[in-house]
Amino acid sequence: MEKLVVHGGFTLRGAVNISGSKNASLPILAASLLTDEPVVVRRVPDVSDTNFMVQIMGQLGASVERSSGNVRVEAKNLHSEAAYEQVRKMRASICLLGPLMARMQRCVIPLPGGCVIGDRPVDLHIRAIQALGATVQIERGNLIIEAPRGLKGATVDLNGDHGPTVLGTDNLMMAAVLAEGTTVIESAAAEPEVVDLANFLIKMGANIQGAGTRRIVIEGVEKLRGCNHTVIPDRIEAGTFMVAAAMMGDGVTLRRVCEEHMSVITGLLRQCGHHVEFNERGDTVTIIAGKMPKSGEIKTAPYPGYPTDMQAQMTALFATTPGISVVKDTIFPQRFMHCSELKRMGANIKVDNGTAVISGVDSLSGAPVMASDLRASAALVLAALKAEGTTEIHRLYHIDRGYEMIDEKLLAIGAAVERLPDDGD
Ligand SMILES: CC(=O)N[C@H]1[C@@H](OP(=O)(O)OP(=O)(O)OC[C@H]2O[C@@H](n3ccc(=O)[nH]c3=O)[C@H](O)[C@@H]2O)O[C@H](CO)[C@@H](O)[C@@H]1O
Ligand SMILES: C=C(OP(=O)(O)O)C(=O)O
Repeated sequence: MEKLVVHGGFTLRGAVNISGSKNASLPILAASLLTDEPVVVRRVPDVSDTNFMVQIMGQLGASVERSSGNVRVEAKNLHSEAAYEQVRKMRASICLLGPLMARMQRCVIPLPGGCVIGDRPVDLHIRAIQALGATVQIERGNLIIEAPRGLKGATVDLNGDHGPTVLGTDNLMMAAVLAEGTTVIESAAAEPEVVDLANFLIKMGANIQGAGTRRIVIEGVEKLRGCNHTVIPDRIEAGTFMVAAAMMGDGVTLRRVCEEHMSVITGLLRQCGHHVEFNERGDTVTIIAGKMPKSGEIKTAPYPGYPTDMQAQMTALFATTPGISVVKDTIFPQRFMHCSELKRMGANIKVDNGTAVISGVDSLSGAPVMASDLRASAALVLAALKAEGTTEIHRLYHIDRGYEMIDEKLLAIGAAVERLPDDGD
């Protein structure tokens, strides 16, 4: 086990390269199982989630080679049963369901377990594959899904109680590309990661229209081919560094970003008094912390709304922004584990019914804190950069799920951070 020791109060300055998107890479890697021809996926971030995905794909029979950011997959012979030991480490392994069903007409996938960010059911994934003609049984914690006569296109509405589902849309799209006939996904998720997956599938020969809108139409094809693809920049990693810069930065430049994907985060930071400037191509951004930061209000929503994956980081920023800020998470109303740890550092936050009300304090103080999930740990790192004194963040493995070399990137822009063995945890 490791911990991150952060000595707070250092001004951040300099440049960071943003990695490829974790949440685009995971379904794209899964989708590379849809063909027996070689596929090369570039700029896959070296984080534990993508490493787990590579391991699971190997265990399913694919040959997977990883060298720096490139992953080469050749899935000539596959088997259809994923092992619990591998899958339990990563909830996103549910996105193997679509490709395995399309390729093998059968799959056995352990049901993903609970998650600290809230209840995460898979009823919409099940409803979608059933609509394409598969039967679904649950036995000994496994989803056993079969379609011996193949999958057939259908119209499926994926609207759930909390809006559209991202991986549910991905799964249905991946199942439908090789199904017989036309599939229409109503209330589809429109996140940039869904569009990136669709673009990848189109390169493989799939016939998909409407990705990025609420209605996706897929015409099934006989076979898909190999291709090369570079995943989009990680908008959540970029957003996290933008917030770090807004809290402590005097000119932090982020390279390899996509301006279009960042607009709601950029808009909010500007409203809160921070300076955010993109270059003409929209792939580099410079952030300078405002001298008179203002409080703000956010309500998470499906894309193009404010992302739930950037909620904890903005809560950390509001913790030391003068005035009262309000953060409501409509997608994961229980995703506020970071607040109790931020309070241990001196933040004034009240959480009730999916909403955090934050009264900005003058300063935070370093403390030993516990990471509870990926973005909660990012929030703790941000608060620690601002805090007086030293913060020790335990259970660093949460942050390593989704941030490539976060300690090295922070060091490069002037933060004082050390990754150390954690004997106490
Ligand atoms: C690997 C990946 O890309 N993860 C992202 C993906 O997760 P993921 O795709 O798992 O999240 P969903 O979009 O499915 O979840 C959205 C909402 O729908 C609910 N729901 C989902 C599926 C279902 O069958 N039934 C149901 O009720 C969820 O509990 C949640 O309240 O989108 C989330 C919402 O933007 C992000 O926080 C995650 O970072
Ligand atoms: C919650 C996240 O990931 P996952 O859906 O894989 O848990 C995330 O990326 O913030």
